[in-house]
Amino acid sequence: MRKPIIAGNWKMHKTIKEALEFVNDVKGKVNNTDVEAVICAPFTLLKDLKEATQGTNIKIGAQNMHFEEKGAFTGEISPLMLKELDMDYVVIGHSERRQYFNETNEAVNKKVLKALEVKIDPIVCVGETLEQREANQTKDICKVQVEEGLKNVANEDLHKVVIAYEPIWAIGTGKTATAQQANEVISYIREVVTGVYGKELADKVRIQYGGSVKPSNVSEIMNQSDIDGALVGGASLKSSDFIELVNF
Ligand SMILES: O=C(CO)COP(=O)(O)O
Repeated sequence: MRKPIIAGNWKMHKTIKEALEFVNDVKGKVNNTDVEAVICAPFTLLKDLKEATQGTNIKIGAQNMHFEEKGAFTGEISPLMLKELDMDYVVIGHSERRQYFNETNEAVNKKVLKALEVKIDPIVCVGETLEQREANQTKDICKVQVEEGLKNVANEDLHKVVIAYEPIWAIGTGKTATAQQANEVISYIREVVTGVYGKELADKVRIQYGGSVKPSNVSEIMNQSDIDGALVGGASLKSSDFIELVNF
């Protein structure tokens, strides 16, 4: 049985003060132990968030990292720095990183392998643009992103990988893929993973949907047969919405 995972992706939002107020608001209210609740936050918040959420069900993740452990990479963050902060998760290959920071499938793959090596679970994002969907390329794009992103992940590590299917046209636009559209692509993604790893291992991988998820549509999405969670941007910033999302 795969444990559902609802993760907030705060993107470039919140000061330390705002983050601590958020934790204060949600503490004791995020108590659905059947669901894994995660907040993926900017680097500046991670230490405080980790401390403030001690003793709660909330896990903390980063939104990116470099694949090298150290070096002359001005402005980057090393996997070991995240490990030192005891990060549970790291988002890798978000479409905004692919789009604005030229992250390739190859770089995504290096980061995924490094995250697993330092024992931080990667949330690997895949998804098509509107043009690609309209050209009927959704499945091909997701297949390449999944196969290349997860290349050389060891059989015994596969269950630690979370895949987030985020159609780019549904991110921050208010346009959600219908629950059925999301389910169809997610079930295809599992077929792709099955093609590489076999059914038994592929059945352990959790696959989330992301793109305009909010309290009003989260249950429909989570009730789909193949969807194991949600990666939520905008709606995860508001404490009352985050509580509703996790207690869907
Ligand atoms: O990109 C997303 C999560 O990673 C989705 O963002 P929104 O929920 O704001 O559409």
